[in-house]
Formats: sequence, C-alpha cells, structure tokens
Amino acid sequence: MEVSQPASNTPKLLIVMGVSGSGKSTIAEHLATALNAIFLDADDYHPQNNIDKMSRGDALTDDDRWPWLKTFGETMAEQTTVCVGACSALKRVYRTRLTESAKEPILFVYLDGDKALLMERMSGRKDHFMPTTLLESQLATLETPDADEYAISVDINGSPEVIISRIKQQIEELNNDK
Ligand SMILES: Nc1ncnc2c1ncn2[C@@H]1O[C@H](COP(=O)(O)OP(=O)(O)OP(=O)(O)O)[C@@H](O)[C@H]1O
Ligand SMILES: O=C(O)[C@H](O)[C@@H](O)[C@H](O)[C@H](O)CO
Repeated sequence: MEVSQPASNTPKLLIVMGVSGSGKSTIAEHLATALNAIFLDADDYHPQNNIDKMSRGDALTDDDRWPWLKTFGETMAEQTTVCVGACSALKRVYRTRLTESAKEPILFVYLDGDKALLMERMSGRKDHFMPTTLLESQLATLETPDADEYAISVDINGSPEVIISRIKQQIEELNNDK
C-alpha cells in the first residue's frame, strides 16, 4: 500500500461505517495507512456487556450504543493528527451524536454491499464475536447516509486496494465541489 502525506484538504476525522462484515476494520486500517493517519476501531471501545450481548446473538439497542458512541467520538476528537475510525454508525442519529461528541465535522465513508457478499465475508472470519445471525438486524437498523449528510458511499466489491482508491477519488471529488 502506497503511503502518502494527507493532502491539506483531507478531512481530519473520517469514520468508515456500515453493517457487520462490510469491511470497516479492514478498510479503515488500510485507509489510515494510505493517509498516514491514526486508526481507531470502535469495537475496542465497547463495554464488555455489549460484547457479551452480541456474542449471545442479541442485537444492541440505542441505550447500549449511546455511551459507546460518546466515548468513541470523544476519543477521535482527542487525536492531534488525521484519524480514521471504524464504527458501524448505523443510524443517522448515531452519526449526529458522534459528530457532536467530536465537536467537529466527521466524513462518513459508507461501505455498501449486498447481503450475499456481506454474509460471505462474515462467514469467512474465524474467532470474531459477531454471529452471522445478527446480519439481518444490522441491515434492518441501517439508515444509509442521506444526500445532505457529510458522507460518501463506496461499493465493497473488489480488493481493499481498489476500495481505497475509490475512497480517495471520492474525497478528491468532494473537495473539487467545494
Ligand atoms: N475488500 C475485501 N475483499 C475481501 N475480503 C475482505 C474485504 N474487506 C474485508 N474483507 C474480509 O471480510 C471480513 C469482514 O471484514 P471486517 O472484519 O473488516 O468487517 P467489519 O465491518 O469491521 O465487521 P464487524 O463490524 O463485524 O467487526 C474479514 O474476514 C476481512 O478480512
Ligand atoms: O452498532 C452495532 O450494532 C455494533 O457496533 C456492531 O456493528 C458491532 O460493533 C460490529 O459490527 C461487530 O464487530
């Protein structure tokens, strides 16, 4: 993966979002490398209760997610350089809460894939706490970013390298539209 200095117009905070299995952790880590940025995974900020709940096959509720989103948004805001987070951010209100906690704009990078591909990628993992049975509720909870949100949408078909180049291209186009 080619590492480059972030362009001066790269947003300071980016969150790679989407349902389980969409590749958030994988893509956010690659994107952080490509932008010479810090990578933070929201999964590392879940309280144990949340992990236990998902491991049992029970979906999180809003009340389970609020404190976790607050902590994660604040942690992103503490970073002094460009920071790429991986976080499901499934609902619009969650994205608003993350942005409020960070006290600055966050560019959301939505990973868009169909159910069959998501299931294939989830099933291919070993030793992950998230059961594939939760994919249905993840998709039911998902509110894809609206046109008026600060967000881009990226097709997850293809290798991580291809997806990173799509993301970089879309960030450039956002900047050209300013
Ligand atoms: N572009 C890709 N091509 C092929 N495999 C991929 C790609 N992106 C991710 N994967 C694989 O798909 C699986 C799911 O990816 P990953 O764990 O990054 O998703 P996630 O959205 O972070 O999931 P979760 O929210 O459940 O933690 C992993 O095994 C990962 O290696
Ligand atoms: O909002 C949620 O339902 C959770 O954050 C999940 O998305 C998990 O964290 C993740 O997908 C599993 O790793």
